[in-house]
Amino acid sequence: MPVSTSSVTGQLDAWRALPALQQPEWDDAAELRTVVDELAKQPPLVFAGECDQLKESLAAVARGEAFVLQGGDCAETFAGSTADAVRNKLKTLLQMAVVLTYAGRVPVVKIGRMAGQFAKPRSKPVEVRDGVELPAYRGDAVNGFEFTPQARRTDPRRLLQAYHCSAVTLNLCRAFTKGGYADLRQVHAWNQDFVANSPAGRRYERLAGEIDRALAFMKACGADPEEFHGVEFYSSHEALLLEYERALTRIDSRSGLPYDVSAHMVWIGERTRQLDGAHVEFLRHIRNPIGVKLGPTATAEEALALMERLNPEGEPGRLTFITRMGAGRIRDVLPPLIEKVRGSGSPVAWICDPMHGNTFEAPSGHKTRRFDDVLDEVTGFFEVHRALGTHPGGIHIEFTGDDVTECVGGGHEIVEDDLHQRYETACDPRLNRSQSLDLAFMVAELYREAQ
Ligand SMILES: O=C[C@H](O)[C@H](O)COP(=O)(O)O
Ligand SMILES: C=C(OP(=O)(O)O)C(=O)O
Repeated sequence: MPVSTSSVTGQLDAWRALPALQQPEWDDAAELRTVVDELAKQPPLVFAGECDQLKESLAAVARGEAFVLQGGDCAETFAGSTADAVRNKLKTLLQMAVVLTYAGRVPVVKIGRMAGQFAKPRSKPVEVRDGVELPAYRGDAVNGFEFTPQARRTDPRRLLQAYHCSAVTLNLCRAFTKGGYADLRQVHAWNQDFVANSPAGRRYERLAGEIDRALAFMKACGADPEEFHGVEFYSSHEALLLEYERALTRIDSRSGLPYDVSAHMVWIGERTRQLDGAHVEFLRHIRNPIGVKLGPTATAEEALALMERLNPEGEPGRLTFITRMGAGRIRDVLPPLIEKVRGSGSPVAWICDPMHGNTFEAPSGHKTRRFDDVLDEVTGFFEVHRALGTHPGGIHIEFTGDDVTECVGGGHEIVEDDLHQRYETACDPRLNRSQSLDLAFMVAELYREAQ
């Protein structure tokens, strides 16, 4: 029976009656209403059909027939929504994807933490520096990074700017991935460059050489499929600010169903995944593919309850669990979750976020992560899946295409004393370009071992 418009609207607004954690206290409620009304009139950033296409690809991941590479900044910034920054990120993502595709022998689903990752949940609502206390920075969609009372004021008009920066970024991504920049041979040439010209890359000469020979063979055969010249790219972000996500939810004219058109995929964070909370309630009514972060305290019962709530019909590709246990915990904590979830028979894709469980503060005060911990968590993720006979479905990372110094270690070693040199993140530390490529080659080797 078709669902009436008023009952869909009622469902989409039901979250308003529930506790919504991590929402900014907007200074100006009237202004917020004006902005939300304006957002509701804006064109969609993505189309429902594209979300369905991603859902199909994620269904393949859950079946063990594809692998996800999801990544981008911890916190995108308005100032960082430039052609250069977006291109560098995409370039790195594409380079990683080629290596993973070759090693895994399965399609790699490419999803950016891009074009919408402008809001951050925080551990504390305030930040104190030299005895001065100000509201915490919650992402450019909410307030400014600068440590001044003016910048830290919550400003609803920033939601509109987040929408426009998302549109600009997504437009660049669409152009770069369809307009020749993503040509497979070109991307491979960048990888050859990394292997030949960086000490970190030299260890991967063999794998790069194999890819080179595979491409030469295809060329000699005259094979030049369309897929070599462009890639499918999808956007994603944490659906944190419910007013923003609600304002960008539209009814798909084909099916009459609601889609959050702010991104192809949205996820619920570790801090907002309460079963009876507003985020779960809102996301259960939109038809996009959705993710849920699961940290080290998540229980198998919670995972099952989330599945029941968010995907009661067991729709393939609808639900992805993004685990972020920490390198020291993953081997103990993940197996019971996977076993119970598998036992339920409902399809789920498993992705490993090896960043968020491995953050620590360096003596200099910089938040950082060790490359070795990141790699160890991914290794543990593969080990657990191999032992259980399930599919390690992908990785979710915070990275940038620039040569920042935010995480320590990697082939081109960064030590704690280097962190101050280019520490540019607006929130958590990201892998730089070389560390990201390093990780891709290492994960490729893990993938091969797992097969
Ligand atoms: O990206 C994740 C969170 O927003 C981040 O880890 C919170 O950081 P905080 O502990 O500094 O608030
Ligand atoms: C906040 C994030 O992660 P988590 O919810 O896993 O802490 C994030 O991915 O930006």
